[in-house]
Amino acid sequence: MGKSKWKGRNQRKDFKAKREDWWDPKITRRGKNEADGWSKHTVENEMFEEYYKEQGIVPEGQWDLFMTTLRTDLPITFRINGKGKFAETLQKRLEEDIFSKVKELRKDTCKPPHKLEWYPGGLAYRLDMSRNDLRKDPVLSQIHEFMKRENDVGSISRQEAVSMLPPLLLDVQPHHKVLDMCAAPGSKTFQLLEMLHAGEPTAPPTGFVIANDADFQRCNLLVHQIKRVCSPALVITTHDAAHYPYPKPRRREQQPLLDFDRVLCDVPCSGDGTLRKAPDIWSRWTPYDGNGNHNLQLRIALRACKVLKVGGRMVYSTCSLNPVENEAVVADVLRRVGGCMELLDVSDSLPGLKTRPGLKTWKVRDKDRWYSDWKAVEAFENEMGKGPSTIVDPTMFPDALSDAMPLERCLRLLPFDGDTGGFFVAVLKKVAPLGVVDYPTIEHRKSKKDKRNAPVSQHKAESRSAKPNDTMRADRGPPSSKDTTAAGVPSSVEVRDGEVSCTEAEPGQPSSTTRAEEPKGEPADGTCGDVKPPALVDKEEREAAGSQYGSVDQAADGGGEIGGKKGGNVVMEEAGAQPIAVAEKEGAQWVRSPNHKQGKWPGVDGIFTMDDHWMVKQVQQFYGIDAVDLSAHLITRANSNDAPRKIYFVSKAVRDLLDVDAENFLRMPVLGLKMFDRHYQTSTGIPCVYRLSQEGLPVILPHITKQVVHLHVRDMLRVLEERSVPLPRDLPDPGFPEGKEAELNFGTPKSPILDDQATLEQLKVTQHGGCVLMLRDEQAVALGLPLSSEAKGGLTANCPVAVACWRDRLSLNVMVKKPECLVFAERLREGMARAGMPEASRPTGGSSAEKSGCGLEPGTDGKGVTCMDEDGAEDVGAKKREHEGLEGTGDRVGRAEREKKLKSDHE
Ligand SMILES: C[S@@+](CC[C@H](N)C(=O)[O-])C[C@H]1O[C@@H](n2cnc3c(N)ncnc32)[C@H](O)[C@@H]1O
Repeated sequence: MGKSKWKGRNQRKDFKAKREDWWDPKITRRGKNEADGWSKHTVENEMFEEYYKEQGIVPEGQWDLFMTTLRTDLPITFRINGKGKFAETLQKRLEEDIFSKVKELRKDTCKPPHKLEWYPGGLAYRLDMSRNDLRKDPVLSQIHEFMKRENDVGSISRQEAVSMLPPLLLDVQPHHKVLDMCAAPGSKTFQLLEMLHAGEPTAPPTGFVIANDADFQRCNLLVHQIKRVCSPALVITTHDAAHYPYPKPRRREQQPLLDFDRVLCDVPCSGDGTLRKAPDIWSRWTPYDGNGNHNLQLRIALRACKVLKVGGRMVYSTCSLNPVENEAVVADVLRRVGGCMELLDVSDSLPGLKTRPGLKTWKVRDKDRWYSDWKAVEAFENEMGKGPSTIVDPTMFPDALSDAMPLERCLRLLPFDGDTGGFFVAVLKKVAPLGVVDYPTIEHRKSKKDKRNAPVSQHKAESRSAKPNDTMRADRGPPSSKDTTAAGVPSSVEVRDGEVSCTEAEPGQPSSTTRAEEPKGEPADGTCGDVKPPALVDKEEREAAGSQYGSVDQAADGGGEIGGKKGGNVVMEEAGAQPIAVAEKEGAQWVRSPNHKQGKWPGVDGIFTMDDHWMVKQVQQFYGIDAVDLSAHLITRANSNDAPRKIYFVSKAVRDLLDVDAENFLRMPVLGLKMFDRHYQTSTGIPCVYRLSQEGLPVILPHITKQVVHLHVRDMLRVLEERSVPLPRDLPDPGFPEGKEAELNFGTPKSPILDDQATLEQLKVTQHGGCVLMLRDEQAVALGLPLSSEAKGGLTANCPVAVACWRDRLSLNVMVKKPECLVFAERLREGMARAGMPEASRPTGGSSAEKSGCGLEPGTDGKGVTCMDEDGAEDVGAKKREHEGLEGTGDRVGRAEREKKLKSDHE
């Protein structure tokens, strides 16, 4: 509350100060909702201009161009995900069907879309038009529609051009263990995963990606973003990156248990490189924003060096123009690690990309003065008897050592060079293990220590120690990102006799340099936009967020320690009456992942592997999955006697990671893909209570040999629209429990929708339970859509059109959310239009409706025709639609027309 009060005051102050400029188009810019005219942002900030002129980030003579560019909208950029045939087809479609129209019809009013020449494979595009243009213009709106739809299914990613750079420069290979230290909202994680899955479709990646973010709430964004990739090789962790767990081997000479081939540090920063897309930053920007972020950035970067393998690569990036957040951090990392890290020259690795070299000199700004080096700070303190009024640390300055470093190898991206945002990126390689390294600039810190001993600083320190947080710090357990020494030394660095050792702070332990007798420095957390510093995410918030991940299982399935044992492989006998068929099985056993105890991380469920579980064998048999041993891949988050509601699939590499992390160092709210859902089902005796989850289909589809029904495209369209379609009454239902039929009330017979003979033949051998409906291969070819054999097992967009279903006695029920169904339907329609296939005509083969006298049973009690949503809950809307019969669905006119056409086709 307090925060918003101050925010409000500042805004009012800003408004008064700039009132006369408010409508001046030269210095104001419209915000997102242009229509209402209220959202104008000031695009002036004298301090900004003064600061960056002094820092010399822009070459002489280009200042005006720099400022003008910053005041214009950022062009729209996106990239086509993945590669191979599907990406090629999509690109062809985009260029031939959509872009060519824009070039032809709007050549006078807007620049034609073009490729980002530096992006590999020419798969990224830039559109020099605003979002409003895209939405309002009827021709351009086609691009908008295309982008929206394809972005949702994961075939394209809307991403700022400069933000595509760090993953590209990280050079991820399918066998790499990758850590994205500050990952939310996840645009770069998506790219990393895509690179991980870029190998052969038949060879799934042997590496994995860990996406970490300290902010639990923001992990939600991460989940949403990367859902589009469908990767069993992804793990989400939530740790302060500056203290990322680094489990040590038992003996010194052993290899580290967990180190990474690639680490991305896209650290929190002041974000002034994003002024073009976030103009609200203009009014709140101050020259010392960067100073507050520097320390955290440094600690995260040093931790990245620590967890990196020798020979591994690390990318440090920010969307800030400020050298204190950029070159100063890289320089201090290099100082501290001696020769263990090498700054790589990657300026030629993306031909066509215009970059500027990193700065060699810069200054540090306090509230009211500039300092060119640390000595100037000390001189000021001696003269005035008080220190700088904002955070100024010795690590922020260039010095003789940094002069000798090849800092020009860092890449700066200025907005006017490539019509992008501002960005900074540095690529480092670990060439030797970090140990005790020389730190010749120790003098700086000595001076800082002297300063702390000075009377004024003492006073400052005392006043700080009076704050409740600091008095608690000595006995506070887990370190927060605010743990730092007053000298600004990263807490992971220990200084002894002029030498610095980079030692890792274990999770849950205060860092080695956080000593109780030392006064603590100012908090140096950085935030990006509205990002809350992790230390501010309080316990309740964390717990609330935690409940979103995995705790659903817990709620549904009950909790408690399995067998009351801790550690080791705990085997539990199934006990008690079960509401579903599970209870009928004997000798059910749970094998629990050793040491993954529930409760180590509050708010995050434990992880339980399902080795040799009878349930795994059941699903394996039911779906004919022979080529993969599911027991080596399946996990659940539920610790209960009951069958878990959700079963997740993890790659072999992630499974190995779980074994490495036997001590539960990592806090993993999310991992793997949801593969099976327990179906809501009241009748006992059906062969398998688990249905396939849509999310897991792209991965498991190539391995399923049973329960797959191939549909004609028009039936597929109908199924996607209706989501629950009736089957002929006389169609055999192989898995339906004997003697249960008498309980069903078949109701008044109605025309079935699904009556294609070839489909019905397949359904005769499809058992009651989970199944997959797929587009027939020959039609996928005709429509230019991916085939099942071409599925990459990664990107949803590359997956054939397939939906997870539940086969009931008299109906097929789609278990996918309606919006997702509509996106699939739209893709089919587009393909049909391209292939010149009329939508309303029916497949040949004849309807069996007339032959068999099939029926629909409105008003059943859910046993014959159960209409359920994708969570297995009853879908009342769908049931109602069924009562209304064929005409009772959304698109009444379209439906009626189709039925008419269908009749005439049959005739
Ligand atoms: C610049 S954003 C990252 C953007 C992201 N890499 C992407 O491409 O979408 C910085 C992120 O760092 C997170 N963060 C802030 N402090 C952190 C810390 N100490 N450890 C880990 N993450 C942190 C913030 O929650 C924020 O999501």
